[in-house]
Amino acid sequence: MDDREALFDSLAAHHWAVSDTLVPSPLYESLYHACRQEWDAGHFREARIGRQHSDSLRIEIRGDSICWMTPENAGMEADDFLAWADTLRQDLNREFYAGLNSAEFHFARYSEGRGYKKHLDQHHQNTQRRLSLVLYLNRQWNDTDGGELCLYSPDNDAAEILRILPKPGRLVVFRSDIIPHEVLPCVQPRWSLTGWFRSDHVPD
Ligand SMILES: O=C(O)CCC(=O)C(=O)O
Ligand SMILES: [Fe+2]
Repeated sequence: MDDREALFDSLAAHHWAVSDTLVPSPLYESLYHACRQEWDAGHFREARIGRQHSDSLRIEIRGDSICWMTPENAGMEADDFLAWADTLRQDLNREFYAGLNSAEFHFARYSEGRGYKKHLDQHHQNTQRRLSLVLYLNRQWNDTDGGELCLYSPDNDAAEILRILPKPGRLVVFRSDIIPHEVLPCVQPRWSLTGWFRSDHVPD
């Protein structure tokens, strides 16, 4: 079975999947450099929770700083990644008839001691986010560095089903609407690229 089929099988069976081999190392390594460049240029902002008018800064709930990938800051690395992600999106559509028609991504950095409390990525008022993707950009990560992503059962959000270390180049994909998840506090800065495949309404 190839890596992509393994990902689809896990998504079909569990609504989540983890792969250490799907994203080629030159791609995630160059994304790490792009991410560091954005950080050094001061382009990250403390992330907020909620949507639009009710957005608020609550670092005890959500502790990361983020930088959206936009056409302005999209260098070659971002272009390569977006092309790679688009192929994955189309394959997912073929496999699951998922109607995923757009994508959005941001770099994220959690400082030491920060995490993100248990949540769902799909907001009640806004159901366009269908699949969550997280690609870890850390150069190296030890078992004692914390910062694990914990996934909880869709049927019981007190039941932990998986704890994932943010190892270099590891990709995690899960259903945005039903998989509660949490980022445990990390002991060194934690870098990632996070995004969503969406089903946006297309006017007739
Ligand atoms: O970085 C992670 O492991 C997950 C981040 C997350 O849950 C989010 O940004 O919504
Ligand atoms: Fe999330």
